Amino acid sequence: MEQEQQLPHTSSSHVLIFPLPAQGHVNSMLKLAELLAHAGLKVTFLNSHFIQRQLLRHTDILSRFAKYVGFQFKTILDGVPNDHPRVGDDFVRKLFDGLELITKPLFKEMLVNSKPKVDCIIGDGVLGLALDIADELGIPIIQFRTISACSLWAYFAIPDMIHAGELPIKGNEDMDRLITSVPGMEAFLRCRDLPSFCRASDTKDSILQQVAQETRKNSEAHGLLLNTFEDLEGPILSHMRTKFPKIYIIGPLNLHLKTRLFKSDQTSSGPSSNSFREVDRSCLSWLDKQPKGSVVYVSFGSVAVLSREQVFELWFGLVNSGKRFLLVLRPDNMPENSGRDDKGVSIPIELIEGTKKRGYRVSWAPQEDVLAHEAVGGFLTHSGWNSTLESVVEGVPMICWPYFADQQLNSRFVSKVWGLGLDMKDLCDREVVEKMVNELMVEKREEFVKSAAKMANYAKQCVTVGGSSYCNLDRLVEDIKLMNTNLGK
Ligand SMILES: O=c1ccn([C@@H]2O[C@H](COP(=O)(O)OP(=O)(O)O[C@H]3O[C@H](CO)[C@@H](O)[C@H](O)[C@H]3O)[C@@H](O)[C@H]2O)c(=O)[nH]1
Ligand SMILES: C[C@H]1CC[C@@H]2C(C(=O)O)=CO[C@@H](O)[C@@H]21
Repeated sequence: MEQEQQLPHTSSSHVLIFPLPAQGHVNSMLKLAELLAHAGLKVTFLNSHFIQRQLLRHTDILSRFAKYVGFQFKTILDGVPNDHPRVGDDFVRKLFDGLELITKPLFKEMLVNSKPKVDCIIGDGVLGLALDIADELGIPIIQFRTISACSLWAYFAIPDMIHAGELPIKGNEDMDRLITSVPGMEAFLRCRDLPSFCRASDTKDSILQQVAQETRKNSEAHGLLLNTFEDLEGPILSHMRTKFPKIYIIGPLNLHLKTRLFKSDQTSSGPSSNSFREVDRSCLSWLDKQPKGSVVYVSFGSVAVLSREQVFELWFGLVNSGKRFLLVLRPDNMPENSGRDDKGVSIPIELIEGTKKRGYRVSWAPQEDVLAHEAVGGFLTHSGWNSTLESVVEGVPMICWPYFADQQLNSRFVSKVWGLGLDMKDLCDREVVEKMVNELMVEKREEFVKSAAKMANYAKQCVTVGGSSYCNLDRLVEDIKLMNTNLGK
């Protein structure tokens, strides 16, 4: 049984954490919240009503955080209509509009009336509204970007790419053309690796403009927090430090949290899930029966929407590869599926039979436990940043099939820079999947496993006492303590 560390005295510094209301963002910001509460800060965590409802339904957040004195959840409207499925590209537009129109004034009112006063805001770096209101009220703000440093740096360079004429990407463009205006990536960044928003034919596209502007504004905050680590993204971070005055590199947060909370046993699965969906743990028993390193785990995160054709091509590729696989297909992964169960979908018989023979399918998996399971030998992922880091931490090589946003960058770095797997972007047919699964699991296995094990080891060192992320978190806590305006009240 692991021993929990003694909780330090609570400082009166009050920090309010406000994530973008989406799984990938709330997940890492809740981990940060627990680390700060564990360090003795008073934390208020602000969720949208929708997110809080899902977390209450599917996790133990209330009991988990009850042990931290001064910790509280608050909720706010996010302006997205109740009947919106909250997946896919359209969700992003609806969310940005709703937050600006509905949430922004409510957020200001909440801060003005807050007791105790908020000493510091940690806002999601893609949420410009938090920075605007913090500035208006004179509250220090640190921004947390939940994506990789490499993708953030490419977002930051969007105005430079436009200025240099490298954007927009034209209709008949060679997508393998090299992009030269992102410092540090000149030798390998192709058009197809840019954040998906850069594929807009008009550089005035509202999402492209919004992510570009919010990213530039990240450098105006008191500091920038990133869920990454020096050994993974050091060279890009050196470039970033020329533009961002104070960066706290504190990741990988999932491992950092385990290390700080469960000092004596870093392999324990540690803190519970932050899932908005019901987790199907039956796949762990199935994994228990599979040989070591034999299973490809397949998941596309919480937002990606695939066409039925894409799902079937991926699935056929897995079945045809002859390898064992664990496939996560959310009911809302395919738009045609919304609100229907399997009975309403006709799945080709070869897929049903092939899955019975060598596979297992769930709607939502306990992903961190799955990646830590010794039967898992590879991860076919959409390259969301949490998934990428979770795979890095467990030393599991990846096949990347990015869907949107930062994922296009992450997949390029996984394959070309870190040597941790293969990039399948823009290709989705069964032959490619079959070929890549075999490369990952057989032909290039040794090479990938070696690099992945090395990187996993670096990740461990960063979050142990004296490591770079460990020291940066301590520095962050001390800096927040100095922002205390409630002393003596
Ligand atoms: O069956 C599953 C599938 C996923 N997860 C978890 O869900 C999270 C998914 O996060 P991520 O991999 O980052 O993907 P998205 O949900 O797509 O996250 C959004 O947010 C990320 C952080 O900003 C971005 O990197 C992504 O591009 C963006 O789509 C991870 O922690 C997974 O462990 C599960 O627990 N079970
Ligand atoms: C809502 C999407 C637009 C950009 C966000 C993002 C980021 O740049 O921080 C990454 O992935 C998506 O969840 C966000």
